[in-house]
Amino acid sequence: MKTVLDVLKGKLIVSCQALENEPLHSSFIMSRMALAAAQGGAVAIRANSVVDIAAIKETVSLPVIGIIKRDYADSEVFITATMKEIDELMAVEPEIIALDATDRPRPHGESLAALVEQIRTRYPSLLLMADIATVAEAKTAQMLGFDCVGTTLHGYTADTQGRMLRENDCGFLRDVLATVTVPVVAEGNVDTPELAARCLELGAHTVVVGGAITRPQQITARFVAAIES
Ligand SMILES: CC(=O)N[C@H](C=O)[C@@H](O)[C@H](O)[C@H](O)COP(=O)(O)O
Repeated sequence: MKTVLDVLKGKLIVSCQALENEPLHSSFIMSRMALAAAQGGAVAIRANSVVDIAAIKETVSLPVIGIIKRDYADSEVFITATMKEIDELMAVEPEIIALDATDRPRPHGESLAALVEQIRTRYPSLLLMADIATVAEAKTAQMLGFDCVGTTLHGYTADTQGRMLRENDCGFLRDVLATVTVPVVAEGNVDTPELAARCLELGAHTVVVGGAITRPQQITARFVAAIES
């Protein structure tokens, strides 16, 4: 039988997310974005929050990588930071849950290893994706038993601030691919079809594209920048 990870191999995942401060913030709109993605050939959706995932699952029959973004006062970790978010997400049964697997201090001083152990005990068959920013974090995630690692947070931590996946012909992605044996998800600033294809050609298992498809404010700004440069 094909597993969810098999279904994703060599294919496109579309991230449908709009936070409270974004113009398209609406579960209904995210569900229609997911429908558009499905019609365009995406094989899975990445989505934030229980309400968005519920609306998306009512609208399309694609697997979902679920996350909850929530800020904590004592930590910079905000993507599915604690067991609370995992428990909340399980109400809508995402096929995969992604969580921050960077080496930054987590809320309440919890360790990533302890969190993963708790998740595995409570939800033994859940697939876990590690959102990482560095090669060392990818290695640790594999050691902790994550089912796949994503380059999601490369460029978004103090250590990697401003780095882009496309740099050096995807040098960071190539380093991660050379280091781990679990499937690698190329995610974060994949902003052209050519770059998405390149990530897969280099050996990424699958590729997640968000803003370049589902954040029209970003798309508009790129046109404006090109016109005005
Ligand atoms: C850093 C962070 O918060 N990334 C989030 C993770 O879920 C999303 O806001 C991104 O849209 C997603 O990773 C896809 O990336 P891009 O939108 O660049 O294609």
